[in-house]
Amino acid sequence: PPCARRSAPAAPPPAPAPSPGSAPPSPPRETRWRWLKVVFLLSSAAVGGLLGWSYLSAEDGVTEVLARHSENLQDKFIEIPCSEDYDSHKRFEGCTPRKCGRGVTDAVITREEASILDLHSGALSLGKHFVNLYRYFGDKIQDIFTEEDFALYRDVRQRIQQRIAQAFGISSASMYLTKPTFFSRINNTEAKTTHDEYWHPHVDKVTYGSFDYTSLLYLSDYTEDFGGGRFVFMDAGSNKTIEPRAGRVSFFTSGSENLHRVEKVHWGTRYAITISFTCNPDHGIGDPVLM
Ligand SMILES: O=C(O)CCC(=O)C(=O)O
Ligand SMILES: [Fe+2]
Repeated sequence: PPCARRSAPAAPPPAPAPSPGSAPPSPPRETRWRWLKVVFLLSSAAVGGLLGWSYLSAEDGVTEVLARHSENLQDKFIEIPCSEDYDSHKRFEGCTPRKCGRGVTDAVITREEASILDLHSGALSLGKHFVNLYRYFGDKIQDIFTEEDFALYRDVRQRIQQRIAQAFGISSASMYLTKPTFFSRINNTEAKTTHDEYWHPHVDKVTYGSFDYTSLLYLSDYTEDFGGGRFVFMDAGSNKTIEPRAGRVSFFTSGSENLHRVEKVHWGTRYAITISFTCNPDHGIGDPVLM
């Protein structure tokens, strides 16, 4: 008939009776069942894997990512109530935290600046994870760092200090750089001293005493340069992670409102600089200088 639809599916031709010696035209029942079994097993494995993975990631509480390594964060700040840790120390009004919290920014230090500083931390290899520039290099420090490097370090430190002052509503001039301020290099070799055991939960003010504001400048990228090694704020009932990214600055008040740890690094090398500030001028230190 002229109106017959051309696209009408053709009826399957009647299956020819299998003749001996010729291949069967459609898979026998057996084969189809085998395929169904394979599909079933694969999907059960996938579901099982997903369940296991979600169990493992929920193992230490609900985890929220504050900063992903793949994103370029302008500014992020989260205010949290201050702990009482500051009450047991001498107060410096206009500096000692009254407003507490944590912030992350990729807009203060460029990746290029981070990579210049990273070159130097690469030179700091002696099987120690935390490196004190002065103690480590002594007079040799001039062979490794140029005056421009120190100028860059000072500039970076100053910009971070200003960002912290702005975030917490204090004057940048009331804060002082304090010890320890250090390069850290973390890989998966064994810790040699308890000082190297970066993965323990801790409070910086308790661990380091003079800290009021802690900042971390990351020099390498999570998942590109190393695996594991995320920074974790351990809040009651939930963890908040920061994924390191070259040039990323994370900063927070150093009291127990910001209990934290660093995940173990599984592969690669993680470089960071810890730059810490105190409100107590007696605990202040100068910027590194070339003499
Ligand atoms: O490297 C980090 O992300 C944090 C290190 C740390 O917690 C510290 O230096 O106190
Ligand atoms: Fe810390």
